[in-house]
Amino acid sequence: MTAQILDGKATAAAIKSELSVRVAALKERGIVPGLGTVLVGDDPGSRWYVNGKHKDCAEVGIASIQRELPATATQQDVEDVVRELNADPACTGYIVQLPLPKGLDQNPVLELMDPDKDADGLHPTSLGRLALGIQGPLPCTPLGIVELLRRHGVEINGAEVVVLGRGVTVGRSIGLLLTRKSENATVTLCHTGTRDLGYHLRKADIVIAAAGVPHLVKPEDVKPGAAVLDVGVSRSEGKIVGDVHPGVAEVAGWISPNPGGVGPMTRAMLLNNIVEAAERRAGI
Ligand SMILES: Nc1nc(=O)c2c([nH]1)NC[C@@H]1CN(c3ccc(C(=O)N[C@@H](CCC(=O)O)C(=O)O)cc3)C=[N+]21
Repeated sequence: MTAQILDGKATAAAIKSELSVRVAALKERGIVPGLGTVLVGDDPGSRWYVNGKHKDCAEVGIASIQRELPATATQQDVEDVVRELNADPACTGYIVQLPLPKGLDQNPVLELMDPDKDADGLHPTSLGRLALGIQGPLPCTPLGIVELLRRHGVEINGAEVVVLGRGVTVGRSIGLLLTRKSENATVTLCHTGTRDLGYHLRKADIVIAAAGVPHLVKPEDVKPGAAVLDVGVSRSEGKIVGDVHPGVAEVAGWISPNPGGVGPMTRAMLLNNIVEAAERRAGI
């Protein structure tokens, strides 16, 4: 038996078509949601991601506001663009593409953002709201993972979830989402200091691998029938290598392909955050 596929590409397409209906309803009321992106420097990977986000926007009818700065930009230059987007009424929400080039300090930039315009859900205020149970934008990758599981009928309520990696975008924040009453999972956060990873993995109903260590999750450590989500992005000879060993597909009940799994869901949730922010502001 080989695992069923958690098809992020198809699920993201379904979500985008639902979002276009909501965008059309906003437009009926004279509101055009707009996503801003701030790209600093000329990293080809970052440029590729940002272009993808604007393509997604065009698909669902969200307006694009693109700001680009050279790698030589100063802290002041970047902060000026952030102030400009905070003040721009056409910009419903925006992201500052990370990482910023060397020499720039990302935390002061992120703190300067208007939290109500935080499309990533990673602003200190957004993470604080999530911890306190106050409505607001949610981190895109964790939200994408929850949505991917839900839409494939994987039970989250009462599940033992093991998360690998303590990065802010996934590992650190996903437990806050999954332990809410509405999700009701039990979450263990493992990291490089975890003494016996196999011990934790073997009891997990759901594994979320976001450590960035190629093939960290081995078939012998996965409980038969478990759902395994591969968030890892390492590259070897131009190809993506995930955190999950390919042999896991023979043991797991569900597996997210990589690419084609969590990545497209992350992008769909960014659009979702923009639409929700526009609706919140319109009192819908
Ligand atoms: N402020 C900020 N917000 C982000 O959300 C953010 C960021 N900075 N910096 C970089 C990371 C990375 N990230 C990805 C999103 C989608 C895919 C994605 O859709 N990947 C495709 C294909 C990837 C490929 O083939 O290279 C897939 O998984 O199928 C990947 C990676 C968002 N990030």
